[in-house]
Amino acid sequence: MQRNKNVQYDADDLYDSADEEEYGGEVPEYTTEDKDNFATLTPVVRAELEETGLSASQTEIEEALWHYYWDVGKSVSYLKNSRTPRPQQQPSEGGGKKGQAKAKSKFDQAAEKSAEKAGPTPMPPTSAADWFRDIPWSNLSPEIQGHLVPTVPPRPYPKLLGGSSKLAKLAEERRRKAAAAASSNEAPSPDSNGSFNSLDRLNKPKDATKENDTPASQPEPKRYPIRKKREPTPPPREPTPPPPEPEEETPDIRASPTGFGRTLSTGPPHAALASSMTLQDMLGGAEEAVDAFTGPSPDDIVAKAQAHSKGEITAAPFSSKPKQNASSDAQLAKKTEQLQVAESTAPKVKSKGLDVPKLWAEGQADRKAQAAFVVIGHVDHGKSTLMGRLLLDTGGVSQRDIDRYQKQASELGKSSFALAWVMDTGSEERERGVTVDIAQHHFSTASTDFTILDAPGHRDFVPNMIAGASMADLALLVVDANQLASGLKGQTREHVLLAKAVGITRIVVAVNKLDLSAPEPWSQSVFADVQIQIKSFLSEAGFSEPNMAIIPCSGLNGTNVANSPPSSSPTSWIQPPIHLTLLQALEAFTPPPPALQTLTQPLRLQISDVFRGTLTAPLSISGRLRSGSCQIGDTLLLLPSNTQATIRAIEVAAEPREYAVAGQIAVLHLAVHGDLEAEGLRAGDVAVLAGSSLPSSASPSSVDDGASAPPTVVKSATARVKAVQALLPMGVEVFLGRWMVAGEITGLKCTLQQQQAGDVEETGELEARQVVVKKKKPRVIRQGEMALVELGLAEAGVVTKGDRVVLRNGGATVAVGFVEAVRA
Ligand SMILES: Nc1nc2c(ncn2[C@@H]2O[C@H](COP(=O)(O)OP(=O)(O)OP(=O)(O)O)[C@@H](O)[C@H]2O)c(=O)[nH]1
Repeated sequence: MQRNKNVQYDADDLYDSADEEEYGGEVPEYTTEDKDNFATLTPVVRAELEETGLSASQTEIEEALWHYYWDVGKSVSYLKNSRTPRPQQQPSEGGGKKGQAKAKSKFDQAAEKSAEKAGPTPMPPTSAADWFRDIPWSNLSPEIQGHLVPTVPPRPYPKLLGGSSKLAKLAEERRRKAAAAASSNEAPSPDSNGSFNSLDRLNKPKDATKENDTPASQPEPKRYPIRKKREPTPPPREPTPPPPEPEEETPDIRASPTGFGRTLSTGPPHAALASSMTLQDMLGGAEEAVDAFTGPSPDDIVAKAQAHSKGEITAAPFSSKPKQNASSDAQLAKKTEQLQVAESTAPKVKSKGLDVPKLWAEGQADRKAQAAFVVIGHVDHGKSTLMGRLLLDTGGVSQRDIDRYQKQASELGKSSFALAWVMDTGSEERERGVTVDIAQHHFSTASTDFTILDAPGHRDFVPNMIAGASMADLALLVVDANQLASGLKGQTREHVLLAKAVGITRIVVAVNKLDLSAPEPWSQSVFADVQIQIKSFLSEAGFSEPNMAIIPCSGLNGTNVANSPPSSSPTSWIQPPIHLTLLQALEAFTPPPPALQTLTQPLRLQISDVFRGTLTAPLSISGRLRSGSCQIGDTLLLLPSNTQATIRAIEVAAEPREYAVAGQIAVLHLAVHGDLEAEGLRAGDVAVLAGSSLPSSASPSSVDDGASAPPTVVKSATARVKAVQALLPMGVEVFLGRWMVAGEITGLKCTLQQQQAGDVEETGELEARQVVVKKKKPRVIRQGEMALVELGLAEAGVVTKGDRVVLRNGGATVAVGFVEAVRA
């Protein structure tokens, strides 16, 4: 099981007092409920620790519980890990490889001896607050002093993608309380030196830092929000093995600089002390310092430089950024040059030069089928419980784990959620407030390797559902047999519509909770009723009958999930071949392996998650390969940031691999060329092979995708859509797979109709090849009509002909369709 950490950013990225508390600043105010939880769970954690011969203080246990949202298992695991001494690194002879201690040179030894004689050297300050304490701010005139102000991130992102909505709610609640408490606090008082803490001043909005005499003009917001440094995350319960060591590192056999050398190159020891440093010293000159805060951010400059050098990104319809002048042109040229230099510093990871399509074809006979399915459905219809059961019955999770969840859930009076907790406990530590999770779980049967993409049921998280569905081969819709009507009014309807909109054609429906049906449990007539309604609903949504399977089951009891029920009453009517088990239906709907032709196309992977990994793999991305293949050592071009990165390691279904191919969801551990921060990459960005052309995505039949289009970073497109609600020129949120961007319907080109009622069962009405213009330049597109619309995007991104698109407004889906054409 795996849950990828995402470092997506939203408004919560900004410094705020809530973050301070969340990340270990001040001691939080505990509510009565918190206190109750402490009282109940602390002894449990202590007992579990004592079982393994370890002990921890009350505070440590409380901190762990708080950190892990009352998750006893994780807290115990963390406390255990923090008490297990790490193996000491043995000094190696001769030094050489990374990870081994470097041999001390004679210079080093001499330097150490002289240092011992000279006594303790003044140490540079260790905390950021110390570094900034004595900055002579007053040396700069107030007009040019910089202020970091919280900004709204340029890309609007959903608050939380995926993960457990219950945990998310708890985190959200804490943040709200903390924010309320902070707003009632007074401004910080001067410290003992009579001055405000410099970090406080940096973080404060300008009107709050009166003694700085706020400059009149606001600095332009930074492209990316300021991120707060966090305490290191405690180790996860089941640490994943680090990816293989990169081969590019050559051993560093140089001696470290001697004390004398250090003195020559950095000046006397006191030069490192904050008290003797000026702002210029720290930020590299007054001019730079001023620019760093008042001009566009470095990211802005680089992005503009890229756009400038390509000459392809036109002004955004919503852009309010000032135009470039001559002097900034020079700056841009310089930054572009720097980018090129960065590219030349590319890390060298050896590629084995595998012929991946050939290898894939050769191994086909021995390989299991693969399928990724997204679990959709209305909130509380039993998705998590059913998935927990499926994982348990297929060996994806052990009975021991279930017993543990059962015990913990019972302690909180929620024993019926024990199976649902399987889905939550697979998660690694999340970076609260800014981290976005999409949960992936893996299990295998004799014939198929499955990936579960866990989509949240709540309507607030529909964007995540779109993201999950856009990576799936098929959908598993879970409906509560006793609550079908409410589901069809709610997320069941919207999820099905969206699954179809992102290109899913096969759907398995689990008619769940039949053990609770009325008038009697396992009522065959209740199932038959639901079956009829669901069939007609799915047909309306565009699913063909051979591509839907409707299965009676109970996730809680495990009836007809992985195993057929006993032939005795009351489930005697559920027998194959009329009724498959849920697992049999999923196996039957597994897609065929990708065609060799898809593998030989250029690579295209839309990034679904960006996350920081381990020390050896600091930046990783995950996503589904839409076409092509990649292998360790390949150089990727990441768009629209236009950065290059080399693949150091690959994981598919949590297993290390040498390559990944179209259709697979892979995690790629990257070595980025140059200086890309994780902030420079976003979920929704696209990775292609550097130097290759970009293929059209798996596109509907009407789209002529014969030729591979070059990578296009664009801000406008024409889309063929079906109106879910009446459409006018209006603001919309545009979803292109995982990428969500603010946009606008800038024009209504025409309405369309099928030329003749043909067989569109496979493709769906929207994708019909033969369409004619019904009305040009309509004023409005009515609900249910098909139309061509012009879209403007607030930001440039990779959009390709054939990409599926969903338009939403005010939290509701207003149109679905695909891209017909793009314009730079
Ligand atoms: N009797 C019965 N109860 C069930 C069944 N499946 C789930 N439940 C109960 O329904 C409640 C909700 O189940 P979840 O699995 O959390 O539902 P969900 O759809 O994942 O909910 P969200 O993740 O919040 O969208 C829990 O109390 C479950 O124990 C079932 O087959 N029979």
